[in-house]
Amino acid sequence: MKSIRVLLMGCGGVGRQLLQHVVSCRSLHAKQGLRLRVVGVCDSKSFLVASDVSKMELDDASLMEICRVKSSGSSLSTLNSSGDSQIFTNMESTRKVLDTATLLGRSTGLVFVDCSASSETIGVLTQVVDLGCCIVLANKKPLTSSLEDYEKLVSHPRHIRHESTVGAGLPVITSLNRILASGDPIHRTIGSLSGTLGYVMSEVGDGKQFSEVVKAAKCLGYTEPDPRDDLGGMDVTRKALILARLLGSRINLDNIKVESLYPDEMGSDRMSVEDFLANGLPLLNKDIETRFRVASSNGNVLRYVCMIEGSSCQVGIKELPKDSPLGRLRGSDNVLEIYSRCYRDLPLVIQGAGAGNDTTAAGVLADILDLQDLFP
Ligand SMILES: NC(=O)C1=CN([C@@H]2O[C@H](COP(=O)(O)OP(=O)(O)OC[C@H]3O[C@@H](n4cnc5c(N)ncnc54)[C@H](OP(=O)(O)O)[C@@H]3O)[C@@H](O)[C@H]2O)C=CC1
Ligand SMILES: N[C@@H](CC=O)C(=O)O
Repeated sequence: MKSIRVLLMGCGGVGRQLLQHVVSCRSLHAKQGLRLRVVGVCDSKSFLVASDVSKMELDDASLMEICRVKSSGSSLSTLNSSGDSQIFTNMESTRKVLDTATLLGRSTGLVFVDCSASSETIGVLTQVVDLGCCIVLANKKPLTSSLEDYEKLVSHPRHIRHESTVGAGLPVITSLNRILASGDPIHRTIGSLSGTLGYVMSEVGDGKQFSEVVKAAKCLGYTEPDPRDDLGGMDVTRKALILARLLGSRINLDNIKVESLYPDEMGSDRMSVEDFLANGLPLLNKDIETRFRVASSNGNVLRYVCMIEGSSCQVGIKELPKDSPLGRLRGSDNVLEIYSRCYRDLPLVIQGAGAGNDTTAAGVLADILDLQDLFP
């Protein structure tokens, strides 16, 4: 039986769903001669780790207990160390994470899975790639910080997978990599890559109230932990940057102009998430609904579009015909059209659910399994 050891950073909506998929796929993986061994799990302040990571793993009962504790809103640190596992907090937890990478990276192998929404994981990830570890990311921040960090993270292409950073479980990154690897130059990609904004735009277009639709998107697990990351366009901009860098552009976030659906006065430096949801959002209803009415009176809809062509990368709201491919999008669906030499006039089109914990975690799990040939 091949063992793939996993260390999970982040056990929010996506991370917990991943743990549940790992447990529920046990017999499927066993038939494939595989076992995923989760040796440790981190949240923002703590690290729960198997006592002897080279021989032990967190058992399924512990993984389910982690999910229960985290979905109740508590910290991992409320779990007690036992004979089988230990809990570390704050600085000690980072040290223990790196010790685990050092011990397993070049022996049994270890996959670091980043399901956080934090930039704080970048320091650890850039170190563990040099310790022989693989990385799988749902978190977009590590790939959208400095070019130096980006180059470091992708320096061992066979050791990194990040399908869920763009389009959740959709095969966007895989498709682009396959086209590029075959020497087929990609000239242009255009799409709608925010599940949240897609959902908001189609629901508001159907007459629902903007503020209520945003809250529903949060409950459905489509938004970032702070929905302003979606509404301000920053989440789509990160996806655009990941695609642009993959296609060879050496640009940064500040090279991409972003259009926001909320004003600076409602920024995260001025209002908490709770305050924004309760008091900021409703103030935006009137303006946004007027914008939608104007588009509708022209027979059009509004969509948040991402376009990459050569070295130019743009994101923003566009008024589009209702019956265009982007105009027909419903709910949290994403769509990406890829134009290359082989797909010159009729693009390769990838479409489907582009957000949600289940599909995202499934994408992360598929990425982990895709690394199996690197494990003894
Ligand atoms: N939901 C979706 O549809 C999709 C999400 N993604 C990405 O998946 C990621 C996770 O999203 P989601 O699960 O909704 O986010 P949540 O906010 O639900 O969970 C984030 C988790 O990360 C933990 N965390 C925060 N900082 C750190 C850190 N420094 N080290 C380790 N863990 C940390 C948090 O800990 P604590 O509980 O202590 O706060 C929490 O457990 C995001 O990057 C998102 O962009 C990607 C594609 C689709
Ligand atoms: N918040 C994101 C989740 C996936 O990346 C979105 O709405 O698309």
